[in-house]
Amino acid sequence: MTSALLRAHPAAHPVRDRTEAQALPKGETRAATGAVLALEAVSLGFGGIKALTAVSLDVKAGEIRAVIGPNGAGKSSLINVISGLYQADAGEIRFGAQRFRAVPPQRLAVLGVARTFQNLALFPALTVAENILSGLVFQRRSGVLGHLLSLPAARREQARQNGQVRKVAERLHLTAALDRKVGTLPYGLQKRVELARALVAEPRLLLLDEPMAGMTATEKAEMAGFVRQARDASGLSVILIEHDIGVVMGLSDHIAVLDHGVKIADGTPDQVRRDPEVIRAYLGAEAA
Ligand SMILES: Nc1ncnc2c1ncn2[C@@H]1O[C@H](COP(=O)(O)OP(=O)(O)OP(=O)(O)O)[C@@H](O)[C@H]1O
Repeated sequence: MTSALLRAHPAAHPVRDRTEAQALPKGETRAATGAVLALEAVSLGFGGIKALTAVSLDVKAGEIRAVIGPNGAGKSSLINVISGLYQADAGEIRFGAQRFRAVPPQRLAVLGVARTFQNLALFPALTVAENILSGLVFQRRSGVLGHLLSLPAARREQARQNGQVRKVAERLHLTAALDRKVGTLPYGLQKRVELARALVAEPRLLLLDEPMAGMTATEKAEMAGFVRQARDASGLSVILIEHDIGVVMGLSDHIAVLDHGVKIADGTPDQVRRDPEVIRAYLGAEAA
């Protein structure tokens, strides 16, 4: 990644982490800027390890925001704090006007947040359709009994949800695979099923933890296209963690850079790749 950064822009124009809150008129809060998500000085430690140190970050509606950084920089920790898997030691996470220190994971769907995982988290023995449908489980109103007895309300709900599954499968070119068991699919297609499961509930914020890891160049380009298309179609916001710098530069509106748990830069792709501290962070990582 370093060489890609250096090749692109050897000149240096720093983009320091001036938190946008400082630029706001007096008395105005981040929530008032219309940010879908705002992190305020979030810190997280594991024993002596500081995974995140006072990280602030805004994600606006319709924005694709990448978080990059060398191995161990704190990227997954950040997503895990946002999605409630980890609890911040300090700071605040806001979804619109709702504030949390510890995000309740069971409320994520209600907050309009969906995620994919660094390592696939699908049900390999279930079909593609069933896996995608599992992304709607939190929207289910009819009880198990209603479904077992095939009551009219449960049947209507089932039909509506099947329609949602077919719609997202079509958008992600998965229609032909709907009845196949996920475990029998090539890896790149499984990653796409995971994206479909995250999108089926039409989230406002999508957290993508290395969605293109292990993919071929063609699969990455397709995946990037699907993410962009989803954003364009519904105006959802995306936080993207991805190691492929070419993908990140091409897909993101803004990029935050973490190094040893500290946000060292934040700006457009052009600004970030010219930042000397970013280049230093990657050179240091490579030299280590
Ligand atoms: N559950 C945990 N227990 C202990 N330490 C952890 C845990 N999760 C993360 N860490 C530590 O926190 C730091 C940040 O890790 P994290 O996985 O967030 O980095 P990352 O940027 O996602 O790395 P990578 O690119 O390698 O996935 C690392 O030092 C890591 O070892």
